[in-house]
Amino acid sequence: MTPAEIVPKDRLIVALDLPSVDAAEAMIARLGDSVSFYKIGYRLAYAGGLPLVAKLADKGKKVFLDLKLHDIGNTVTQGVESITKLGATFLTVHAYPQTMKGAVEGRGSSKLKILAVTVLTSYNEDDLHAAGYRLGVSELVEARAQQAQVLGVDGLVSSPEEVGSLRKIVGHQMHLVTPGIRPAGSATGDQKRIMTPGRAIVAGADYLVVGRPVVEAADPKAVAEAIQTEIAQALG
Ligand SMILES: O=c1ccn([C@@H]2O[C@H](COP(=O)(O)O)[C@@H](O)[C@H]2O)c(=O)[nH]1
Repeated sequence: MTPAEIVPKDRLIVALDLPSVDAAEAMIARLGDSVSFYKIGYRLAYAGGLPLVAKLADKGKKVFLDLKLHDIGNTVTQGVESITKLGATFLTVHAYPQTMKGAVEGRGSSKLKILAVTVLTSYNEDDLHAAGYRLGVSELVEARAQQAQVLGVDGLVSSPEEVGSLRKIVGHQMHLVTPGIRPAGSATGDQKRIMTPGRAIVAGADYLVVGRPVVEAADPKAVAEAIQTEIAQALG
């Protein structure tokens, strides 16, 4: 399936950033048929959430395993080889050349897609400089995207602010996945490079990752469905 063929509903990835498997399962039940794609990150994975990958896949849902791996190449390759057996659709690694190369080797010909995290959406220029980088956000995102493409990585994680320039660099061969999504009026939290769902889709994002605005809402299903409506409208 090309990115253009993804239906609006499947473009929303809900981040299950919840404290326990019970809390995650309760949220999945509340969201019901409205959400088809979930993200499991540190909080849930380290609270025993990895078996949820297979459980969700059995229910016909897709899972984005957001483990943001980064280690020596051999360790990344071996870790990714193990992860291919879990049944996830996407796995994140940090966009360092050795790490991306190791991850692509580890996923081999499996169905797992590797996404490289370019620059975290909670970082702005000052944060990058404080971390010792001499490139600005857009330069570093673009440099990492070029390296990822050469190394055979399947997709990129960036803020929606960069997807326009990324699309020009990587075309439609790579999935562009954007956290830092905030429906109008919702709290920014620690995110610094943000956009509304509609603007992110118009900018060229394939998938939108949304956590707190959905899982901390009084009515998560209503918020998820409103985001999907905004996505559909933006796609025209
Ligand atoms: O650059 C990145 C990479 C990953 N994330 C993850 O996405 C969600 C966003 O959650 P919100 O509650 O909608 O802010 C979260 O799990 C992050 O770990 C990101 O935000 N930025």
